[in-house]
Amino acid sequence: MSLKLNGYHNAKLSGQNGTSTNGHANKITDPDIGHRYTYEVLVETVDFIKSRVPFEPVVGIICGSGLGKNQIRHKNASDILYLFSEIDPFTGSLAECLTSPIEISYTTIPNFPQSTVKGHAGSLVFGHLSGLPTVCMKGRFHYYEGYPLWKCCMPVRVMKLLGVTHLIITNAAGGLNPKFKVGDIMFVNDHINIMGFAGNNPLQGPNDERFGPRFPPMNQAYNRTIINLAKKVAKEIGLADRVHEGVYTCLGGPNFETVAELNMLKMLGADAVGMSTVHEVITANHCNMTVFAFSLITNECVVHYETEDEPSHEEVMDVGKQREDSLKQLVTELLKEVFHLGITTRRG
Ligand SMILES: O=P(O)(O)O[C@H]1O[C@H](CO)[C@@H](O)[C@H]1O
Ligand code: HPA
Repeated sequence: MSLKLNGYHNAKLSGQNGTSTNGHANKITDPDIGHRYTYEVLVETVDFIKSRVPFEPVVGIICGSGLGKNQIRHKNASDILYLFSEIDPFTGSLAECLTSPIEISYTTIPNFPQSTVKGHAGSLVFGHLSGLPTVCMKGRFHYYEGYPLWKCCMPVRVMKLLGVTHLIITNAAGGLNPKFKVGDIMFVNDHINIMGFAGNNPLQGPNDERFGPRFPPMNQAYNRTIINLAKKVAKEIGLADRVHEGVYTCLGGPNFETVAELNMLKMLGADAVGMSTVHEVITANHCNMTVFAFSLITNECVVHYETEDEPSHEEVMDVGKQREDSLKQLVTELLKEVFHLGITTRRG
């Protein structure tokens, strides 16, 4: 039986008491662990969604800042969303590419966290993209909103249980690589999990093997074949000189980084920095999803004390809006190629 406490769950996790899934005695001291989503709780969420969507998505998309539309208003807590053009600076989003869309507000989905960040609308949109059944997250969850990483990543597992095999993750990021200009796109080929260095990982806690193994590898976290296809597609649609490959890193936020922090990240080998994505990629790989991620470079990181420019979330969203059409085209064309080739998931 599970008790619901303000969206948190008191449900018992498999492997939580007694012996853990790696065979070691499992004494639980973290009070947070008892509130994690169990497999059964996620099935409840999935059943609700399935009762409203008449097809199974195979593609999942997480829209980054400014790429998932800005502000929504709900009418009488119904599933129907009303977009207010006077407060919404965006004319579209990746989700708008979906045909015959069905939009479900996070507020109506059992157990779902709620979006609190400007530029992250807060709904799941189901439809078809390049002919493929797709679910799009208009609004992701960030650590700085106060959500633990396992909660930020809950929708990834929901997508997995809905049938998603391929996850496209987008984000807005600051460019650390001096070759990157505002508006460029970086295909993520690796990440540095800085929060993980301090022991903060979405997979922390008892492992449920129904999602994936206790010790998942991460050296092939970003599908190489799709990165190569994305480069080909970028060339075909005239974006060749605006795309790069590189390493993404995520800090907890919400403040932007200091000059010293940015110089340290550069030395570590990061090409772009943001406040998301890494934990989503880890969760997706854990449950055997094929991942493709890209960053829209919305600002050049200030790495000299003499520079007076300051990053702002408004600038981040503005660049998202400006580059929206290119990103839509890139994703749409890429998906055609990916499924034409029939790329399989990581573990078959
Ligand atoms: O990573 P996404 O959600 O795209 O957003 C990025 O933009 C916001 C800062 O402007 C932060 O949330 C950062 O992570
Ligand atoms: N730093 C962190 N997150 C970001 C940035 C940045 O410069 N730009 C967009 N998201």
